Amino acid sequence: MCRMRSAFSAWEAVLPPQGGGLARVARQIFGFQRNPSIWVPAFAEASTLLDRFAHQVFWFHARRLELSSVPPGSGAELWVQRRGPEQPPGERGMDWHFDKDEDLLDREDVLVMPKLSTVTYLSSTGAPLLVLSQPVLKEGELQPIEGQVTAFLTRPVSGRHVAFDGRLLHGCPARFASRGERLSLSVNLWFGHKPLGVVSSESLRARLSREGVDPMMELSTSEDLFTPGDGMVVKQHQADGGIDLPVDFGPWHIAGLRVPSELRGEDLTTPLALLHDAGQVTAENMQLRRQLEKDPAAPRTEIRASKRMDDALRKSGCDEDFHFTPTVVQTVQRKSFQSVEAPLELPGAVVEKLPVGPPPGLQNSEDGTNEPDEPEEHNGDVGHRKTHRKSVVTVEDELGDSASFLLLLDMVPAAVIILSAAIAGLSADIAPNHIAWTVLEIVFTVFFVAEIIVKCRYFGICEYLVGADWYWSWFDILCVILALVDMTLQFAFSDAEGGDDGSPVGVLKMLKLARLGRIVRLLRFKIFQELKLMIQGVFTGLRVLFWAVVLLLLCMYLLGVFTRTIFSDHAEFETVPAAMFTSFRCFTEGCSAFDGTPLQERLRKDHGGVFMFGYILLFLFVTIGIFNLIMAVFIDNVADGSTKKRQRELGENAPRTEWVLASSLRQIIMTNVLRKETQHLPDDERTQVLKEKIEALRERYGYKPHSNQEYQELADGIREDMSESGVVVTREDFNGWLTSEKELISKMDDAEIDLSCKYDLFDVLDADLSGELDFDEMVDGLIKCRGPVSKTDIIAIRLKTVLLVRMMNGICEKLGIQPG
Ligand SMILES: O=C(O)CCC(=O)C(=O)O
Ligand SMILES: [Fe+2]
Repeated sequence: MCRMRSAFSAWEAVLPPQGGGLARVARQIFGFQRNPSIWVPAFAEASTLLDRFAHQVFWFHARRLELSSVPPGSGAELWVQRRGPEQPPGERGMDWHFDKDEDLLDREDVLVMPKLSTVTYLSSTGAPLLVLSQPVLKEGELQPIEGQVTAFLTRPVSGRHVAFDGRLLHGCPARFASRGERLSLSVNLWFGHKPLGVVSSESLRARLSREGVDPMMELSTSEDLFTPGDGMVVKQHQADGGIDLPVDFGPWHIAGLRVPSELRGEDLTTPLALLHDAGQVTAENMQLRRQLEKDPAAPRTEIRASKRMDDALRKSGCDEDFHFTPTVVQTVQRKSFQSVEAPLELPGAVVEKLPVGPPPGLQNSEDGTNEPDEPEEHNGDVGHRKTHRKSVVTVEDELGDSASFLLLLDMVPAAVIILSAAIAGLSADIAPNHIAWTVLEIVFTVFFVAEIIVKCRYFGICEYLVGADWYWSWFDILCVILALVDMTLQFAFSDAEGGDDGSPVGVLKMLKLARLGRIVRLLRFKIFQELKLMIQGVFTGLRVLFWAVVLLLLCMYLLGVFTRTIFSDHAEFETVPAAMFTSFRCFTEGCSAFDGTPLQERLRKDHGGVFMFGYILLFLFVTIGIFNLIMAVFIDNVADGSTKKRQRELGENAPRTEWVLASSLRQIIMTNVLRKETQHLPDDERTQVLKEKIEALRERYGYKPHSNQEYQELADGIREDMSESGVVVTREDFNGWLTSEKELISKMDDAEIDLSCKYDLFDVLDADLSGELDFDEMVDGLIKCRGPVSKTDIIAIRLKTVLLVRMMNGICEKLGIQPG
């Protein structure tokens, strides 16, 4: 009889040294395409690394669950999850979800859940996994909670493998994520069911090679990839104190779950069973161990030889002896989650329905009545949310929170810096020694110290000190240290007298001025982006400025040596340095002798017309020649540098812009299609239905990519979808959008698409002169319209023209016409 040993079990060090190359393959696949689900049939020869791994996981658990037979059509579904430090902290986790056949639920409203979910970690950092033993999703409904609830918790540890009942709610809360890469392989066990939308590892491999990625998936050795030892005892933990962890899943909110506060630290290495009945889990694990010890053909040896296992199982007559029932195969209505009547109750925990109802006035599709209290639409969507593919809602919420916090972290310090600079100015003029200024300075310093602490906590100390913006962080710290030294000295030498000569008060004055240096910090904040660009421009010109100064110095040196030799009887040319400086003065601010009389005049009197002529020539050469040359080269360099930078940025942002434009256009096109589809409905209903559908569209496509590669993949996906649907846009529609679709216009503006002659844009984009734009034509054309005209644009036209002329000549020749 099939029996679930425990709702949750764990094994350590299941992988060969260096993970047998699995991590490399996992990264490669995840980087190429997010989460393809790979299907590995139970009764098939493993042909790739991933197949072997999934196969071995499958048969290990099949035995562990004491299945006497495995129905045909069973297998393992494998996918990769990766979260990286490049993602914002709010996105380094996973939403609460149930594993299921996502595509089947999406397409047919049929909910099928795996028998067993397993995760194998390929890294030791990132968010922990939390698995709640209840509520269980069964037969399409959340089962009311009975008895005790256990929350199993484990940090990712490389080589750790966990397995749990496939019907359990689980998630990886981003707020507890430790920093670094989180890489895991999920293998779900399906019996008598193959999920939709899965691909074979061979076809994935072929696709990867077609795209020019070298898929490192070959099976190079016969080495085992999955070698679980004894199951480990899941440690019991009574989380009475700890951190409160609210669990939000669709309209459900589970309160009262507490996780140990050590979770914030890095030392949580053993999976924990939180809250209650961990005793039972422990006992079951013990029993499992004992059985493994007694059984000479323990899974450790036999599972490794999975081929032999297959044969043995086949011989045991899987058809006659088949008394295994697939886990849950039920047809569910989209809204059936709502049928849990009583609020779920956790012992020591409160489960409450979130006050989310359908929008007021939303019609219940079954009986047509208004039931604003029932969270039906929301409920229905819960099962439809792609969980392990692209989680939308909760991630977005978290993202929203983290985005507004980041904005605050930008705005507030910027405002305080401006205020502190203003106070520095006021305090210099108005009652400079007033105590209020000192108090204000202390407040500012405390604020800046707090800012550093908050940033360290939010981004992590390492990220803050050595991450991408490390130089700004160190500058913040330097400013704070200077302020602290300033304050300490101020108190220590409050009654000292002194001047600007390096005495304590002189130092104090310097430190006071250093406060103004904080203003530089403003450049760090996004709102001062333009100012930063200007200053960056000046810095790009510094290199040429340096060489200009070298040129000037060289000229002055030559002149210095020359004048020192010729005019040696004048005090102003006594030494070479003195002669150099006098020469410099003569070409810049003024050319007076030490007694204040004009030096040129004196020299003219002494040396006559030769000097006068030479001076005029030299003056013109230095002022008009060298000085203007320096100016021109500097300006040219700055302008050139910023144009190049802009072009480079346009190139770097191309995948993002492509995605932004493609999603905007798709949204407009689909909204138009919906509008046409709902034309026949009465006005009231139409508005409501439209609103709902547009909202659903937004949610469906609400996923925001994070890397250029992802932008590109998603943009390609949109292009593919839209091209398949064969939508074309007429001139009238397109020009209409350029007037009414504010969002599209602003996105085009952001993409630096010139809209000064916007009604000519259609003709520009309509490359095949068909009078209609297909989706690819629009996106391709718009991408090319970004930014200023570049040399490549002009060369492209030139080459095309040469080709056209050549073709025309060829035609003329064939027709016997004389070209021209
Ligand atoms: O990586 C993990 O810890 C869990 C992954 C998971 O639950 C999923 O991808 O569905
Ligand atoms: Fe999952």
